[in-house]
Amino acid sequence: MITEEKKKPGMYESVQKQFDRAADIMGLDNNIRRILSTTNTEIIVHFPVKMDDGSVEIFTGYRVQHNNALGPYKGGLRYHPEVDINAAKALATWMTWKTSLAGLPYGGGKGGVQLNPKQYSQAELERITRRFTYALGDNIGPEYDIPAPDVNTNAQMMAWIADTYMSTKAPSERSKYMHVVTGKPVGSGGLEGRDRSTGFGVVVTIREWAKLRNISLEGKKYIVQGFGNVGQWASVFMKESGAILVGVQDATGTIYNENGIDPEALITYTAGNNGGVKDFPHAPEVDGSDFFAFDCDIVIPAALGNQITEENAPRIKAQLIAEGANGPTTPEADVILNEKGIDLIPDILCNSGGVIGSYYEWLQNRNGEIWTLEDVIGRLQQKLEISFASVVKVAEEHNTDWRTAAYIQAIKRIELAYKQRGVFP
Ligand SMILES: NC(=O)C1=CN([C@@H]2O[C@H](COP(=O)(O)OP(=O)(O)OC[C@H]3O[C@@H](n4cnc5c(N)ncnc54)[C@H](O)[C@@H]3O)[C@@H](O)[C@H]2O)C=CC1
Ligand SMILES: O=C(O)CCC(=O)C(=O)O
Repeated sequence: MITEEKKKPGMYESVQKQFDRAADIMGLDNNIRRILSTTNTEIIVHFPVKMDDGSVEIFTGYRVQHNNALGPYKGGLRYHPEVDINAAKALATWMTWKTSLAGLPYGGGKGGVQLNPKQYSQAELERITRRFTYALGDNIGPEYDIPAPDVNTNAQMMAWIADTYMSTKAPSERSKYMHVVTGKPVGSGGLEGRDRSTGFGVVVTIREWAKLRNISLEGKKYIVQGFGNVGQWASVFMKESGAILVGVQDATGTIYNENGIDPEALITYTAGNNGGVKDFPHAPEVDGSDFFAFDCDIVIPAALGNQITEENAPRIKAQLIAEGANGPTTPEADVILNEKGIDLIPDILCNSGGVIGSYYEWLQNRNGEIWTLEDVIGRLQQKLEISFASVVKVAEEHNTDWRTAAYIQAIKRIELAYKQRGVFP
């Protein structure tokens, strides 16, 4: 099991350092720099929920809206004991860069509730989600701030959010509010393919990397940290590319098999009673304290932030780190990885397939359309290939790493919007 985010350097520090580096290199206008170094709104709500045993528990929920220069705030909701205002600020800020880099008409927001979902029944989670939505009130909205799934939240919860939010509106108006949240089940306005869009996007960027480096993914060994929505779907698409999954770490344990672990068999296993990779019969459990140093070609962190640090980065043997998670690598580790010549596809590019899928769901609801899986996958792939190429180009132009290039590209779009509108006195 990996150590908790809270005990590590803050993710907000990391995202600000990454931003500062890009702002310095691109010579960002100082006023725009000040605006983008600050969040627009930070919402903390405390709300009571009745538990199954009749007692009442008070929960704390967060929604941070970082910037909306390009459009409504967009980003997920996380249910985790480590969710706090700083985590929400960092994750919201990453969303601003991610949506801008992807060329979407969105800004960045993120939030969640501080809780361990494993401690609650499904009925309690439903009441928590509905009460949280009610507490947020019109701080969210289909043209204002649009949540989506993140760690420990899923399509079912998004359906409860949509239902609760819509129920606060006049009956004749309700259907206009379906796009208040994305990542819903397909039967409730959700998009075919949103479930796999983040993991698929991770693999599209890995394929683009392989093309760029003239490498075949056939037989390449990779490890995944986090085997939830992102880790599972990334593994499914890596298998399609011929790559071999050799190690997986999640909240329950770490497994390794140099001859390969079948992603589909592992998904079936984790969906069962176990809920995690521990005791998977086809791969022995191993000591995961130096997980990232396992023998492999590609590392896909797809769990929490601040996992690749200055302590473990020197021992990484892989050629590529593809950041499925948000903020898995600290700025100090970035320096080490660059020195070692390890390629890194940054989170705001690598996992942007999720929010791009959400954008398609939002458009589908807003325009009264039904998109097919083929539409979604095809458009997603095309968009990600364009983003990847733009990051490589900017990196060459500025002679910098891909993370900084991705930031420069993202910030440029927002800078232009501010300059064109003339917000300065
Ligand atoms: N779901 C989405 O569409 C997107 C998710 N992301 C990011 O991807 C990452 C994973 O998100 P999801 O797959 O959606 O979450 P999830 O809740 O489906 O899965 C999370 C995985 O991380 C593991 N994990 C959680 N705490 C852990 C711990 N203390 N030690 C070891 N493993 C732990 C869990 O066991 C689980 O396998 C997060 O960083 C999230 O912000 C990024 C873009 C979009
Ligand atoms: O789908 C979305 O709107 C956002 C997903 C998300 O939270 C993320 O990209 O980190």
